[in-house]
Amino acid sequence: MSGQMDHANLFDDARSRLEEVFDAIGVQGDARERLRQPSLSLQVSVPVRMDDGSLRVFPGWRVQYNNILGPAKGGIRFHPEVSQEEVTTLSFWMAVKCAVVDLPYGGGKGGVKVDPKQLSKLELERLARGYVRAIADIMGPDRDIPAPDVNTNATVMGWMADEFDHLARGKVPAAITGKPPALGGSLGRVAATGRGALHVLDLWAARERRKPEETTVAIQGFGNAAYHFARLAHERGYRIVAVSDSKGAIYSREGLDPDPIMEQKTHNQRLHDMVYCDDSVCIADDVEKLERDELLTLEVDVLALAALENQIHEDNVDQVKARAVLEIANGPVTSQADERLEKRGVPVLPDVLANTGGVIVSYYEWVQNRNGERWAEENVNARLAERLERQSQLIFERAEREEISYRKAAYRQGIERIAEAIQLRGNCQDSE
Ligand SMILES: NC(=O)C1=CN([C@@H]2O[C@H](COP(=O)(O)OP(=O)(O)OC[C@H]3O[C@@H](n4cnc5c(N)ncnc54)[C@H](O)[C@@H]3O)[C@@H](O)[C@H]2O)C=CC1
Ligand SMILES: O=C(O)CCC(=O)C(=O)O
Repeated sequence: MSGQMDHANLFDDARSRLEEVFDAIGVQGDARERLRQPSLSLQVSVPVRMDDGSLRVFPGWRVQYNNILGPAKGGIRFHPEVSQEEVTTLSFWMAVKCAVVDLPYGGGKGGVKVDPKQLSKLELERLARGYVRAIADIMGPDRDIPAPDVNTNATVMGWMADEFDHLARGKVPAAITGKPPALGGSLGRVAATGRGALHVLDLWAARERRKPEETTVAIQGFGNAAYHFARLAHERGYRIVAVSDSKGAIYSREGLDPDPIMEQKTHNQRLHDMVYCDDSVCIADDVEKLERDELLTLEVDVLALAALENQIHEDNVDQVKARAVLEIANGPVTSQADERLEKRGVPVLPDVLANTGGVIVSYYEWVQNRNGERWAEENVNARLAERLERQSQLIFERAEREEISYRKAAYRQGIERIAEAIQLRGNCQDSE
């Protein structure tokens, strides 16, 4: 296998990381078998009445990787390239990451194969509601709790939560997280993935005695996770020298201001078509346009990957000149590229730790909903910081002690927790 993988190889590639962990921490027998496969995989067809009266049917999936530590948890992706293989892989990563940061959840993920940019707002709402009707039998606060992912957001979660309430004939806010605060969403959830990634970067930088103001960062992607990371990192003093979207990238030696970029993005402006600096707006006064993937090869201190999986692969890994990689997206570096970076001594702060801010605050939303509470945003952010600090330090120390990469240390930490729970449930269980 070489170069950028299609989804056909994605799950095998993701799972290949498991075998090393099984051997290293001595996972045997039942636990090993159970962790190799998802526990439930549902394929659905979602019929949607379009505004012109025609009917379109969109394929979708919801996969539960395991429910060993708790109910399945993970986002829903709307994307034209979504496949069952991709959703399965993403659910596997959810299972690992929830265990890595000690959340009482298994892994879940959902997807609908659709280009949401081609739908009107009402068509999108009908699709969101139709998807919930299709998967409602396997959802619920103790079974499977969806949340936002690529091309879905709080508005979409609000429609989904409303649909689930209708089906349940009552209010079940803990069945979906990432909702708008007015519908029981947690304050701080929208920015949580970016905020969490910044905490992990900060904790690592402090260990390396690296100051934010001496650190340049290039960010692939400019969606929810990337923007909040960029905004908070800029506030903290990091120099954001480049960002990209699916059509192109921009670069500034001086550093970009993320807010005027986002303001123009919300008006559907592509990075290449924006106003960079005039009397009313200034992103930076030395902006250069780059080809989209040139960003991946810039000489920067940190390359933050916040778009999709498989972005750094066998064919481009040798052109990566960054001194460290921060995985905000799920699975942006293939396992072969990862090995090459490890050999070259380029540290990778792995997805299963670096992007857990989102699911951690989703967990806080679920706890608030179950207890009928509303926490102040500072409280949510403080708890997020505290959990990430504790779990990150365990991983950094383990990596140092066992002389392994941060990814291997994180996987060992997560899989150990799941394997212990499997063992403690006894030998005669035939279901989860
Ligand atoms: N939203 C969340 O809470 C969480 C998201 N993630 C992961 O973070 C990643 C991004 O998710 P979101 O920000 O939510 O999605 P989003 O839909 O808000 O943004 C995705 C961004 O990626 C850009 N993009 C797509 N292909 C690209 C390419 N080849 N080069 C450069 N940019 C490209 C798009 O233009 C868009 O700006 C995904 O891997 C997602 O699974 C992980 C944890 C939680
Ligand atoms: O907030 C959540 O439950 C899950 C977010 C997600 O999909 C992810 O971490 O990849």
